[in-house]
Amino acid sequence: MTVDAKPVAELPDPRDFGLAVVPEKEIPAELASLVEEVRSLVDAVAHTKAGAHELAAARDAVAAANACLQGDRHDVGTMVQQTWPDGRVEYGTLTNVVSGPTNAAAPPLRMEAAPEGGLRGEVVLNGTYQGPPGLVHGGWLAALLDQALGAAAGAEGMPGLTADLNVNYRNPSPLDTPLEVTARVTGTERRKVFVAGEVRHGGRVTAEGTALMVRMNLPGDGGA
Ligand SMILES: CCCCCCCCCC(=O)SCCNC(=O)CCNC(=O)[C@H](O)C(C)(C)COP(=O)(O)OP(=O)(O)OC[C@H]1O[C@@H](n2cnc3c(N)ncnc32)[C@H](O)[C@@H]1OP(=O)(O)O
Repeated sequence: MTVDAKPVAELPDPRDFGLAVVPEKEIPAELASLVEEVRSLVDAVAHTKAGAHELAAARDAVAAANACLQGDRHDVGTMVQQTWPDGRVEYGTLTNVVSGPTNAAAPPLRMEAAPEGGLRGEVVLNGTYQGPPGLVHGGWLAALLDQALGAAAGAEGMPGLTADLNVNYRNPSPLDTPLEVTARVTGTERRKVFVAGEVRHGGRVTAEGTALMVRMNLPGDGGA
C-alpha cells in the first residue's frame, strides 16, 4: 500500500484542547508505589482464601486507605506527557486502562521504539485478566493490541482513534508470564492510518491484530 501519510509536524498539545497535562516525571514516587500495591491487592483479593477475621480486617484497612484518597482528583481526560530516551514526546490519558501510569487496573503496557521499526513492549498479565483457565481473556488481548496499534500510529506523528479493529487468536496466551507486543504502521490514505501488530509468548504469535486508525482532524487538514 502506498504510504502517502501526512504526519503532523508536531504532536498537538492537549492543553490546546482544554485538557490538563501531567508530566510523567512529576507523578510522585509514593503514588507510583501505591498503584503497584493496589495492583497486587486486587490480585490478592481475587484469589484469597482468607477467613472471615482476616477479610474483615483487610476490608477495614482498605476502607481507611480509600478515605485517605477522597480529596483533590485529576479530571477525567487528564493527559500524561511521557518523554522517551530518544527525546520523543508522547501524550496518553493518565488513567488509560492499558497503559495509564496511575491506573491500578492497567497491567500496564509500555511500548518503546523497536530496532526493526514500529514499537515493542513486554507485559505480564496476572490472574485478574483471566478468561479461560490459566489464559488471558480475549478482550484484554484486543485491548493490548488496540493500545499498541494506536501508539504505533501516534509514534509516527499520526495520533487518532480506532475506527476498525480485527483480532485473530492464533494460540493461547498464558497468564503470569511475559508477553511481547509489537505494532507498526503499514500504510496510510488521507487521514486513514493502517496498523498491524502481534502478541507473542516465547516467540510464538498468540494473537495478531490489524486496525484502521483515523488520524485526528487538525487545522490545515482541509477535511482530507
Ligand atoms: C500517542 C497516543 C497513543 C494512544 C493510543 C490509544 C489507543 C486506544 C485507541 C482507542 O481505544 S480509540 C476508542 C475507540 N474508538 C472510538 O471511540 C472511535 C469512534 N469513532 C469515531 O469517533 C469516528 O467514527 C472516527 C473518529 C473514527 C472517524 O470519524 P471522522 O469524522 O473523523 O472521520 P470521517 O468520517 O471523516 O472518515 C475519515 C476516513 O475514515 C474512514 N472511516 C471512518 N470511520 C470508519 C470506520 N468505522 N470504518 C472504516 N472506515 C472508516 C472514512 O470512510 C474516511 O475514509 P476516506 O478518507 O477514504 O473517505
